[in-house]
Parts: sequence; structure tokens; C-alpha cells
Amino acid sequence: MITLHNVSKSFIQFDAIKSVSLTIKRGEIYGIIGASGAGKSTLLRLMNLLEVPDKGTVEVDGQALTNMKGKQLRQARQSIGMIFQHFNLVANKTVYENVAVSLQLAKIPRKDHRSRVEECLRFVGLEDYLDKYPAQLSGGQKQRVAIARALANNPKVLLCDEPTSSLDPNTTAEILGVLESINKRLGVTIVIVSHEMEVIKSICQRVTVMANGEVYDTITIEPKGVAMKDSNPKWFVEQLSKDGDNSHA
Ligand SMILES: Nc1ncnc2c1ncn2[C@@H]1O[C@H](COP(=O)(O)OP(=O)(O)OP(=O)(O)O)[C@@H](O)[C@H]1O
Repeated sequence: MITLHNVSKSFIQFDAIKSVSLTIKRGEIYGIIGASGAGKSTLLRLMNLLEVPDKGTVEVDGQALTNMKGKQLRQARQSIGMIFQHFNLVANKTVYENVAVSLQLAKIPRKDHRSRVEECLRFVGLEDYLDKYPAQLSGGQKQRVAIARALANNPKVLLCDEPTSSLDPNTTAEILGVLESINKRLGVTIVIVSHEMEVIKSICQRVTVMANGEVYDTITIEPKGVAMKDSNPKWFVEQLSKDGDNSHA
């Protein structure tokens, strides 16, 4: 579903991503973990070309994004939703308007907005919050609105950049539940960047460990979060074996 081939990205002489190749399968919930500055967010943003790679190719759902520009790229991006740690809602727009922004950008006729916005808000359990403003919502509710906005154009992929890092443990579990149901009920492939082992263990089927802009390893996680070692990266296995631990990678 997502294939990166020898992708590199530098910022002013700093090599943030160094020739990374990976493949994410259709229907997976896939994690990216690593220490601060390892390149996790940059790697995620390369998957929808929010960051343009200096070298290498990015393919999503059979489409080579790295060969596209302008309108064609904007259209391809509509099948890739994204959510962020700080939600990125527009403060002076209502919940309804925040979700409808996605439909406006996709040039969906206005007459079709209401039913689609309501459907997406129902999916995340916020159908009664249409007229509220972001400041009137809890962190978890804000993230639900951001998820509804990301779902509005029926994406095939949802990219999540530290989606629960601003939330308390209970709200984190709720949001992970929403992401799981998007994956199961809607068949959306999900990629989650997180520095929290608990998040990765509880929801992901595979995880790539990033270190210094490179893939350190890719691990399969069994149901219930037990590591099934494709190989034996000591650091990662140590982290996985820490029970109920919230320590940062
Ligand atoms: N736009 C940019 N301009 C310059 N340097 C950047 C830019 N974006 C990222 N970097 C640098 O690239 C490296 C990787 O950043 P990235 O945000 O991908 O790491 P990360 O693993 O997500 O870290 P964190 O967990 O702290 O968010 C860092 O050293 C960062 O300072």
C-alpha cells in the first residue's frame, strides 16, 4: 500500500532520512518509533510528500507520488488523511466547519457537505457537537474532530503523527480505539508515529525502529503486544519487555 524506495531527505546539510526503504501492507496498522530526532515525523511526512524527498521514490496505493506535481498530487493526497499531536483545528471555525474544510478543498459540492460531515462526526461519537468551537472541547474531543476531518474524503491511508502524545492515558486508549475501528470497519491502512511503547504495543502489527535517520529494524508484534522477533534488536526487546511502562524511546 505504501512503498518507500531508497528515500533520502536533508535539511541544510543535515541528513534527516538516509536512504530508507520500507513497505507497508494494505490494511496494516504500522508503527514508527525511535528517539527524539531519529527522523520519525520526517519519514511520515515523506509518505504524503509534505516533505519532498531529495532522492528515492514514494508510492501509495499503486501511485508514484514522486512523479506527480500540482493538481495530480493534490488529488492523490485526498486518499491520504493525516492527524497531528496538536490536532491543528482552526480555532475560529465550528466543529462542522473544521470537518467541512476537507470537502471544500476536495471541491465536493456544498449540498453534499452536511450529510458527509454528520456521518464522519457520528463515526467519532461527536454528532452532537456540530456548533461547538475547538476551545469548548477536551483534548480527546479535539482529536476526534481532527480524525473526522481526516476521514471526510474517504482516505485509504491515515497518517498519525504522535496522535496521543498530548492526551492522558484514558483518552489515549479511547483514541486508539477509534483508530482501530477505522482500520477494521473502514479498511483504512494506518501509520502511527509515536515515542510511546505502550501505544505501539497496543495497536500496531509491525513497527519500524528509526535511529539517526535510518531503519534500525522492523519488528512484527503479536496480538497482545508480545514481540515476535524477526531479528533481535536488544534495545527494542528491552523496551517491549518493560511492563506497563510509559518511558520514552
Ligand atoms: N524543516 C526542517 N528544517 C530543518 N531541520 C529539520 C526540519 N524538520 C526536521 N528537521 C531535523 O531533522 C531531524 C529529524 O526530525 P524529525 O522531526 O523527523 O524527528 P522525530 O524522530 O520525529 O523527532 P521528535 O520525536 O522529537 O519529534 C531533527 O534533527 C530535526 O531537527
